[in-house]
Amino acid sequence: MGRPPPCHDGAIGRGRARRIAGVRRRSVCRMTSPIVEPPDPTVPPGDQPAGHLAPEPLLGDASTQESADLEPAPETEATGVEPYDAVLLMSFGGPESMDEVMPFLRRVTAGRGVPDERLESVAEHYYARGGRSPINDLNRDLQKALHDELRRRGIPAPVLFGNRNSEPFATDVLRDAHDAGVRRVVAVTTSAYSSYSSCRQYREDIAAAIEALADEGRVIEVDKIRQYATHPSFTRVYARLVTDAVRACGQPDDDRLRIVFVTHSIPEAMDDTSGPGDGEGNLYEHQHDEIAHVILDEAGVTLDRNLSGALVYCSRSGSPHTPWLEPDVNDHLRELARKGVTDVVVAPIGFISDHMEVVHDLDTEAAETAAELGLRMTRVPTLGVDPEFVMGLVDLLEERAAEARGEAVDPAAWPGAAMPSVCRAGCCPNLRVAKPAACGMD
Ligand SMILES: CC1=C(CCC(=O)O)c2cc3nc(cc4[nH]c(cc5[nH]c(cc1n2)c(C)c5CCC(=O)O)c(CCC(=O)O)c4C)C(CCC(=O)O)=C3C
Ligand SMILES: [Fe+2]
Repeated sequence: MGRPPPCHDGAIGRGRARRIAGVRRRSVCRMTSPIVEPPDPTVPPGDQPAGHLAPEPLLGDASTQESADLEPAPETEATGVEPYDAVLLMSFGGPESMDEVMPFLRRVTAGRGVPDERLESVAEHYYARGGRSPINDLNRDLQKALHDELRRRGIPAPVLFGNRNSEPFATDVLRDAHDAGVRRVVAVTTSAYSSYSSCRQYREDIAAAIEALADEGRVIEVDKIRQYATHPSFTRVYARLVTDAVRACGQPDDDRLRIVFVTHSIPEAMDDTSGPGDGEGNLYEHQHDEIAHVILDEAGVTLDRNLSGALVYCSRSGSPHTPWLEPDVNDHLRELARKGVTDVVVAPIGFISDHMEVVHDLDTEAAETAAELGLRMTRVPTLGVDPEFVMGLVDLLEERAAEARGEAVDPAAWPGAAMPSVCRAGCCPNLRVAKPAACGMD
């Protein structure tokens, strides 16, 4: 189907990386805030939020609110996230107990033809961890980090946390927020790339939440920040983490070491149609490929080494007859061992936290494969609550708010171009059924 070969054998580095590196290096990196700003020591670390709402009440009894909520915004050019009253951190969701595992899996795969055997084997991964995915706890950490960074900038907006596939459901969180007076919300999802699964599906679920609440007489507006995989706070910070991991991995010769960039596989048909809908497609794979290249190049320059790597995939599901993006990380490790590679640095660029795809598919399965093959494997951390990453997300929230106020913005991107914050009509389509989607032109 005319798929461009973004990377014939999946390999990057050597001749190809060097050639591409010259082009990439010309791209500009513009930061909207300094990335090494130290935290403000006068701001207390604050308490862990108890539920899905930020620690202080939304717009309730003023006497119980933080002083930041009572003071007018400081008179600087920064108007924070106005016109939004709240930030919504929106994620995939995951079970937190044994009983929640199967209902969660059924919800995720509803109408999607994922075979029962696949569901049972995925359920086993969760059961092996007491039925609890790490994802919600990690997102509560991110919720708190976003809250703290907003307060550090004097922005009083509460940070809500809501999921697509498990409690706390985004719809319920938005309902509570509406009851507390919230009318306009800016969403940041935990999924950075462009594709149906990583962008439009979130927009469909936002639209469904808005509609369900409208049916109850609760009118709420939700906008979303742009997909941020090419924001410098994502790519530059990850380049630093990869560089540190290569430093830590014990100095094997360059030709015995590979950087293995991993992301979630998706069906080829979904990748073919990912992108702004101009007929080009393959944006999901292209974004990962570009990012893997710049990270490899940046780490190579910093360390003065000739690094090589490849973009590979994990967590394939669906029918075995449907083609999904390949190669699988485990097959790739086998091939590397055959080629005499001794050390791999596994970089999960597709994910922002150590949820199940990372702790099971990489830290368990891929690590076992590597051990069987005698490969030494170092896993690069995910971005998590890295302060530079969190500051970048808050920059993006401020950028989206400025756009909503009709101000001109200069969106930072490295490499390549920034994605639009209002998705184009027809981008990353739902290939099964047409559904309304929020935060876009269609
Ligand atoms: C692109 C992408 C991301 C990254 C963007 C994002 O973060 O959203 C992602 C994230 C995640 N995927 C997750 C879990 C699952 N994904 C599944 C199934 C699928 N994922 C797909 C794609 C993606 N998935 C696709 C095309 C399917 C096939 C069925 C369908 O078209 O929907 C299934 C069903 C069983 C299976 O077959 O594996 C499960 C349980 C969890 C939670 C982990 C935890 O609990 O810690 C997270 C963060
Ligand atoms: Fe998934």
